[in-house]
Amino acid sequence: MSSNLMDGPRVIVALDFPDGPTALKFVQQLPPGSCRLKVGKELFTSAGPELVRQLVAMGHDVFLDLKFHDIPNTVARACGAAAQLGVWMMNVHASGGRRMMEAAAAALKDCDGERKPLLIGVTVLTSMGAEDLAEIGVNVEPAAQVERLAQLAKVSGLDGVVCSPREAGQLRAQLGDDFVLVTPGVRPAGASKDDQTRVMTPADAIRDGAGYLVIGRPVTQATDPVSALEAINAEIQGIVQGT
Ligand SMILES: O=C(O)c1cc(=O)[nH]c(=O)n1[C@@H]1O[C@H](COP(=O)(O)O)[C@@H](O)[C@H]1O
Repeated sequence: MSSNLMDGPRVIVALDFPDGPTALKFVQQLPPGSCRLKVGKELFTSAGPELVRQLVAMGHDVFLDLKFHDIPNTVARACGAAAQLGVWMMNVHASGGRRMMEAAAAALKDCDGERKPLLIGVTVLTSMGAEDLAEIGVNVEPAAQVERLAQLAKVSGLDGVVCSPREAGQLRAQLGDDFVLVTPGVRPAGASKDDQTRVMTPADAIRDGAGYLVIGRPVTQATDPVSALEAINAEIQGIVQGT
């Protein structure tokens, strides 16, 4: 992985909270530089772009996880609006297709170098297994569908993909070191899987080539979130230094 893409914390904490004040109260207890932050559908719908601007102004790297999936023009304009918020990373569903992803990438190409957000394609959601795919007419194993969508994302000009850590090794080998792999579905040993299906531990995910780990409930719902985050950072530290 090239160093410009991979400097800084590898853990992205998913701020899956019901409202802005609750999210900000949580964020204020985090040690500076210990993680990046993800604002997803629940929090964005309730707190809106102002909270994103606030987090960015506080100096946080924000992953705006709205998983855009629409006609190319609509997605391109949504990505342009997200870039205006100063976010560090944003995502679209790779299953929206090549033309949609190319339009999204084109919408970001005019952002100046330092501030150009990373554009990431969601492959197969980590909550989905083979049976879920079959029900929507995709009759292949999740890993095969992930591979197909990741390759399409790469040729469409995206910076990387969201995938399960279980697919990270295979994608790292196929797509090279400069393609960002963002992996949710990460669970410290012994933690509940919740609604995730394809999971792995933080250390194994990094070892297999994950660039960033998206972690929500194992940190946000922990009795002591700061200790939970520190334990994850300690678990991956030695492996990150070796990569
Ligand atoms: O795009 C994502 O971040 C995402 C993609 C995916 O395939 N699976 C997935 O869980 N996520 C997000 O990652 C976070 C995982 O949260 P926890 O399961 O609580 O760790 C949630 O905010 C999800 O929206």
